[in-house]
Amino acid sequence: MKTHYIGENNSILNNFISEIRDVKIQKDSLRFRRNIERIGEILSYELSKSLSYSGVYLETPLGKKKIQLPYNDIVLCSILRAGLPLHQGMLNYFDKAENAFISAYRHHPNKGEDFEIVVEYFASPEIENKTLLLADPMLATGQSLVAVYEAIKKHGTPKELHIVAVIASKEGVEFIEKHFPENTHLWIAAIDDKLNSKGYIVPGLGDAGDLAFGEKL
Ligand SMILES: O=P(O)(O)OC[C@H]1O[C@H](OP(=O)(O)OP(=O)(O)O)[C@H](O)[C@@H]1O
Ligand SMILES: O=c1cc[nH]c(=O)[nH]1
Ligand SMILES: [Mg+2]
Repeated sequence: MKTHYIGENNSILNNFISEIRDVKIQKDSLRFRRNIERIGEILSYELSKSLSYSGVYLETPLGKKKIQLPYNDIVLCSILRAGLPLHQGMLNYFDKAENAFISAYRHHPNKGEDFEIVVEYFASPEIENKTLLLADPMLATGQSLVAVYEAIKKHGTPKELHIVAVIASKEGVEFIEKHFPENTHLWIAAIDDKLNSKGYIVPGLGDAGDLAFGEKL
C-alpha cells in the first residue's frame, strides 16, 4: 500500500487543518464543514495525479488542442455521517463520479470503552472494476474503514482503491496498511501520534461528526 502524507509539506492546507483543530474556531459548524470540504478538494487534486490519463483533442473557437484527461470510472463512497462534507469537497472536483454512501458506527455492547463497528446502510452503484474512492475524515483505530470495506467487497471488486482521510493516527495508518490490498493508496492531510483509551485521535480535533452536524443521542 502507498501512503501519501500530503500535509507533510507546507501549503495552504495547513490553514484549513488548523481551523478544524482549533477549539476557538472549530465550533462554527458552517466553517468546520466548509474547511473539511476544502481539504477534500485539495486531497482530490493530489489524488488526481495518480489516475490514468489519455490524450484527447478538443476544439476551441480558434483551433484544436490535445489535452491529457483522466478516464477512470470513479465511484466516490463516503462513510456516514462525518464523511458528508468530505464527500462534497471531493465531488466538487470529481464532478462526474458516481456516488455511494455507507454507514458505520461504534456500538459499545458493555457500555464501556470496548466497541465494535456496525455497518448497516449501503447505497451504491456497480463498483466492479471501477476506481473506488473511500472517504472518511477521521482514521482513528481504522476499524470503521476495514469493516466498511469488508461490506463493500460483497458487492464487487474495484480495480483500484483510494482511501481519503483528513486526520489519521499512526496506529490507524498501520492497521490500514495491514488490512487493505497492496494496490491501495491512502491519502492523508495530517497524521497524529496517539489514540486515547476511547479510540479518539490525540490531539486530533474531537468528534468530526458532532462538529459538523451536532451531538447525537
Ligand atoms: O477509525 P475508527 O476508530 O473506526 O474511527 C473513525 C470513525 O469514527 C468517526 O465516525 P463516528 O463513529 O464518530 O460516526 P459519526 O460520523 O456518525 O459521528 C469517523 O468519521 C470514522 O468513521
Ligand atoms: O478522533 C476521533 C475518533 C473517532 N471519531 C472522531 O470523530 N474523532
Ligand atoms: Mg462521530
